Amino acid sequence: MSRICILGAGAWGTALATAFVGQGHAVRIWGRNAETCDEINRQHTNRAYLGEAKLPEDLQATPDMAQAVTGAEIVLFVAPAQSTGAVAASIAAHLAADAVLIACAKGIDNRTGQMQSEVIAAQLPDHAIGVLSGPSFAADVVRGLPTAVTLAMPEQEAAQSLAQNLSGGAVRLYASDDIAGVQIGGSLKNVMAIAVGICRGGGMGASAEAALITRGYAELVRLGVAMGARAETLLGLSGLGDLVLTCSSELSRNFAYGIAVGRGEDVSGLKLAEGVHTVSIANDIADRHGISCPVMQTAGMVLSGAMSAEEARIALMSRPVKAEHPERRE
Ligand SMILES: NC(=O)c1ccc[n+]([C@@H]2O[C@H](COP(=O)([O-])OP(=O)(O)OC[C@H]3O[C@@H](n4cnc5c(N)ncnc54)[C@H](O)[C@@H]3O)[C@@H](O)[C@H]2O)c1
Ligand SMILES: O=P(O)(O)OC[C@H](O)CO
Repeated sequence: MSRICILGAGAWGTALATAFVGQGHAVRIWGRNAETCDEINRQHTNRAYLGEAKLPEDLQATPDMAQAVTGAEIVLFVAPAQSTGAVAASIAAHLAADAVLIACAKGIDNRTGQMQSEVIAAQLPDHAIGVLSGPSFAADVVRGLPTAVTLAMPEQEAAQSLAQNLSGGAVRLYASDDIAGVQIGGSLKNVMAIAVGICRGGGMGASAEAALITRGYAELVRLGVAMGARAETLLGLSGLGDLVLTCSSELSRNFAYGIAVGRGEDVSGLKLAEGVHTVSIANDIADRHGISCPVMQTAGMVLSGAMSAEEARIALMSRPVKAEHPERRE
């Protein structure tokens, strides 16, 4: 049994907390909204994020950061990716010296270009840091449906031991030592899901969606490898696995966001879609590495309003014809 603190009382933080309580861990959630914490403690629900799903009675939530973090052996960062740095800075005074920190948000910091583990390390440099990512909808996990994700730490043995500790019930963790690869896959698949959603919303057909997923995956691998990922990791749960899930289910907020954009609907009231916040920094990083990423670039232009979905379709379809795997011909 471990003492676990979850930072973020939204859909994913609450679902992970529910799974870990079910495994016998002592879990405390920190949420910035006192009313949400009160609802989790008293009514055992988090309706704004998880509807009527029933949460464990011994799951505790608090808006008091010191209370949530003090004494925790494992701390998971589950607030939106762009807020991870601020959350990390705010826990420093309360954190046990040997606490292990796990990044669970999927996104690249759009100010610095850092991955989530780097954002955390910049604030809390003396801690072991890992990453948890893979195909997993909070709505599935909170209902106890089978889910497999990847847990990466810089040392394989440490990853293995933590994956063992946090696996159980319907959640199965696979261990990896490719901490960069796991988070790059998780960040870029959100952008691809928006692109495929735009295609769905624009009524471009199932063949076009399959083509975009495949060519989007080729980009994800090209850019991911240039950024330090291992290609095999990008073929795993946190890469291809999560790309498939997020590009195919309307439960995905990124996919749903893309669909709304493709239909020309108002997106201002939609839920968190991390790809919206990662797309422009991901395109900047691709430019810096000299990596061609037409799907991601076109998605960025549609999201910024520089191009319509229809113009994006024309732009992608009129690119020069080329080899499908140019790198294999050399
Ligand atoms: N929902 C899922 O199925 C799922 C699955 C895997 C990974 N994730 C990832 O987990 C991260 C969180 O997603 P989520 O689904 O829980 O989002 P959410 O929108 O459901 O919840 C986000 C939570 O963070 C809080 N929050 C927002 N801004 C904050 C800030 N500046 N400081 C502190 N707290 C803040 C919100 O109040 C809310 O409690 C995302 O990066 C997402 O990609 C989500
Ligand atoms: O709802 P999304 O698009 O943020 O996707 C949730 C998870 O990342 C799926 O693995």
